[in-house]
Amino acid sequence: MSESVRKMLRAKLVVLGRDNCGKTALCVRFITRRFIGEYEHKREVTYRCQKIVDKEAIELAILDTVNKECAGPAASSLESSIKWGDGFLIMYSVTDRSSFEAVSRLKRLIDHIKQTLGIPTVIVANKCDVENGRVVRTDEGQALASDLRCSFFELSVADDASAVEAVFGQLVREVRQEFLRHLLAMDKRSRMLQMRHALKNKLTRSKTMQW
Ligand SMILES: Nc1nc2c(ncn2[C@@H]2O[C@H](COP(=O)(O)OP(=O)(O)OP(=O)(O)O)[C@@H](O)[C@H]2O)c(=O)[nH]1
Repeated sequence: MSESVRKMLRAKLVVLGRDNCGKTALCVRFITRRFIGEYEHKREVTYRCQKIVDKEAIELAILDTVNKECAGPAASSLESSIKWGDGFLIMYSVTDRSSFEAVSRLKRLIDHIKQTLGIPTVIVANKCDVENGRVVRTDEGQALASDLRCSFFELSVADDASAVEAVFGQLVREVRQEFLRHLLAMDKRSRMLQMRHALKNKLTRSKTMQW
């Protein structure tokens, strides 16, 4: 199997966001379909699983990060997590405005580190079941996602397993599209190089014949 086909069958996803917004709950919900209220871990974990998205199997490595600010000693670890990922899920909680404010910082950092726009990124607003505690409106989330050109989902990991499936499904789809775009661009580039080479050969030959 060629390396490019192998790459199509895998995706490395990174879950980012401020602490307590529900990153681990989201990953565990997606992998096990269960909602587990409390988690002990305060360190990064990479989950591996196989899923079917749009009738095609995909091997996923999902990095559940712990909150790292964009500056300070943890920044280099955040940078290497971002370099590693093919697709990103930036999460905030509708009950915590500072987690919402962190979203654009994280997206800017992804764009900066990846040195390109259009990196597959999905923004997820969590905890919409906590109606009395809401401090971020749905339309604020939608507007931010549209500014940042990202897909947007508002959900409750606690209440809705199928919404969590939809989030990961969308991200996998975007990663696949991006990979195909990259392959096409490489193909076009290699065809152009071949043409340039052929043209150069032809010119050299015709010059030799003139002599
Ligand atoms: N009401 C409600 N609580 C949630 C939801 N999702 C997660 N929680 C709770 O929010 C808290 C934090 O969830 P975690 O999944 O540990 O959040 P995290 O972002 O991984 O947190 P860090 O490990 O600190 O980065 C836990 O008490 C969860 O039970 C949700 O959809 N609704």
